[in-house]
Amino acid sequence: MSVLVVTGTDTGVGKTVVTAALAALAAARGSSVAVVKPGQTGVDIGEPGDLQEIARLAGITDLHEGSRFPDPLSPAAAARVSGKPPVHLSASVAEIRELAAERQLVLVEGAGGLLVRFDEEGSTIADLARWLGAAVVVVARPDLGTLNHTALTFEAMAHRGVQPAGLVIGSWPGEPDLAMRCNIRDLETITARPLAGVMPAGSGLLDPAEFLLAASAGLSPAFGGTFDAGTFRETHQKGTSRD
Ligand SMILES: Nc1ncnc2c1ncn2[C@@H]1O[C@H](COP(=O)(O)OP(=O)(O)OP(=O)(O)O)[C@@H](O)[C@H]1O
Ligand SMILES: C[C@H](N)[C@H](N)CCCCCC(=O)O
Ligand SMILES: [Mg+2]
Repeated sequence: MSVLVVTGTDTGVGKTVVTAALAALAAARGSSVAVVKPGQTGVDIGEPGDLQEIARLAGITDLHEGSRFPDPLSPAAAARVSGKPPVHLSASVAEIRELAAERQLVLVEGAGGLLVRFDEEGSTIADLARWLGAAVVVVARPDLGTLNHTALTFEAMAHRGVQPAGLVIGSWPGEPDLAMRCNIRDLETITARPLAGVMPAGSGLLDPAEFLLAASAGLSPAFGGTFDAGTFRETHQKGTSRD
């Protein structure tokens, strides 16, 4: 009976991989899990979208896609271009409430970042989270530029009364550069909390058994994993400060 919304600091940051990891861990501990994607853009009818990626990685079959538009645009712009009705996030809220009444966890993946518009009135995934009273997992890039994007996202959430559930780095490379290693500490300062997870680069290409191990190692105990922010920070600290 809980709903978690997954947003990102941008599109292409690894929201789908993190949503799959959250779903895989919940399912592995025996919870009933549904995943909702209210607006899927950039994918044609018959092509695999984010939910099919989640099915492939996490083995989840309780999947609910709202509207789909082929152009790789925000849901509002994609609907406008297609001439079809936009996503009605208020209808998604009703559907998510119904799903949540019968499941232990409902995950909702947005489209792009927090303030991407779903319709001409300007409804966003932040509105959906607020209407549902759901906490939001924010997925961020590890590299230079992420500090500003992450600060803006958290500030916008605070401004709207949306509760953060944690910050997860969507794709951490094998050889992080200096900016990435410095960003660990600074992301934690900006968000005023330890990192809630770090998914390794390439985890989206794993088979389901390997992906479950990566999800467990990559997400914190709050999400059923074993990720320890302190150990991760220590591991990458060397050379990031003179003290
Ligand atoms: N940890 C990862 N391992 C492997 N590939 C990744 C990882 N994170 C992201 N990617 C790849 O980066 C691309 C963008 O990731 P993803 O589709 O998860 O982004 P997104 O934040 O869900 O974007 P959207 O706004 O389109 O939903 C994808 O091609 C995905 O396969
Ligand atoms: C097409 C892409 N993969 C996403 N589905 C939609 C991203 C919308 C981003 C809009 C924006 O922030 O400019
Ligand atoms: Mg996605």
